[in-house]
Amino acid sequence: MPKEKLIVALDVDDRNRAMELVNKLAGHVGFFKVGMELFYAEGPGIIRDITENGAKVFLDLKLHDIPNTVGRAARVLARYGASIINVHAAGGGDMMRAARESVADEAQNKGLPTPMVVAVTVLTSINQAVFSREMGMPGEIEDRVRAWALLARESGLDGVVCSPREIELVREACGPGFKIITPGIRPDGAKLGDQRRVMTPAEAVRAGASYIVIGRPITGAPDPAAAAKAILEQISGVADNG
Ligand SMILES: O=C(O)c1cc(=O)[nH]c(=O)n1[C@@H]1O[C@H](COP(=O)(O)O)[C@@H](O)[C@H]1O
Repeated sequence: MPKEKLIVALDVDDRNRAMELVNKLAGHVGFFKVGMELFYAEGPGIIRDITENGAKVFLDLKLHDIPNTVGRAARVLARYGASIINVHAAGGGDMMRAARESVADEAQNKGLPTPMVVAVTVLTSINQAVFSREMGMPGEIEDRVRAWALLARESGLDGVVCSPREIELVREACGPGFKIITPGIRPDGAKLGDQRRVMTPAEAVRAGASYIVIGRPITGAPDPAAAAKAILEQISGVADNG
C-alpha cells in the first residue's frame, strides 16, 4: 500500500493546527511524525491525541547523549504509544543499545507493542562541503552513512534515517528487512528549503525506501490532502523495492 510508506512531518507548534492536518490527511498517510517543535509545544498528550483515532506516530526527538541518559529518556518515550522512536547514530553503539534495550523493556512492562528504534545518520541538510569543512569529518558522506548504518544494525536497531541518495548503499550493506526511512524528499519542482541531499518520492521508492518522510511540500500546500494524494499517485506505479 503506497500510503503505508508515507510519513508526514507535523512541523507545527500547536495542537489545533496539528490535529487539523491529521484530520485532513489521515486517509492518505501511514504515519505522522511528531518532532521537537510540536512535542516541546504540546507535550506527550499530542501523541495520544493522534493515535487515539488509529493513526500511527513516529516520535522524532533525535536523542543524543551519554548511554545512561538516552536509555532512561527512551524508556520514558516508550510509554507514549509511538510506533517509531529515533536517536542519533553519532552517539555510538552503547548509546544505541541502551535506547533499544530500554524501549523494548518498557514496552513489555506496559503491555505495549515495541516501537521501532532507528538511528539518524548524516542529516539530509548536510552537503559534502559542510560535512568536510564545517564539521571536520573525514571522507565521504556515503561512507559515514554506511558505517553508521552497520553500527546501528549491530546495536540491535531496526533501521536508519538517511538521505534517499544513500538507500542503495545501506540496503546493500544491511540487507533486506532493515528499515530505511528517508526525509529529503522533494516532488519535482518543490522548493528545497534547507534540504540538500534530495530525491523525488518515486525515485526514493524505486531505490528501496521503506518509508519516505515529507513535511513542507504537503503541510505547506494550499490543499494538503490533494498534495498527499498527488504524491501517492507518483509512487503507486513504482516498483516497491523497500
Ligand atoms: O529524523 C528526521 O526525521 C530527519 C532527518 C534528516 O536527516 N532530515 C530531515 O529532514 N528530517 C526530518 O524530516 C522532515 C523533513 O521535512 P521537510 O523538509 O519539510 O519535507 C523534518 O521534520 C526533519 O526534521
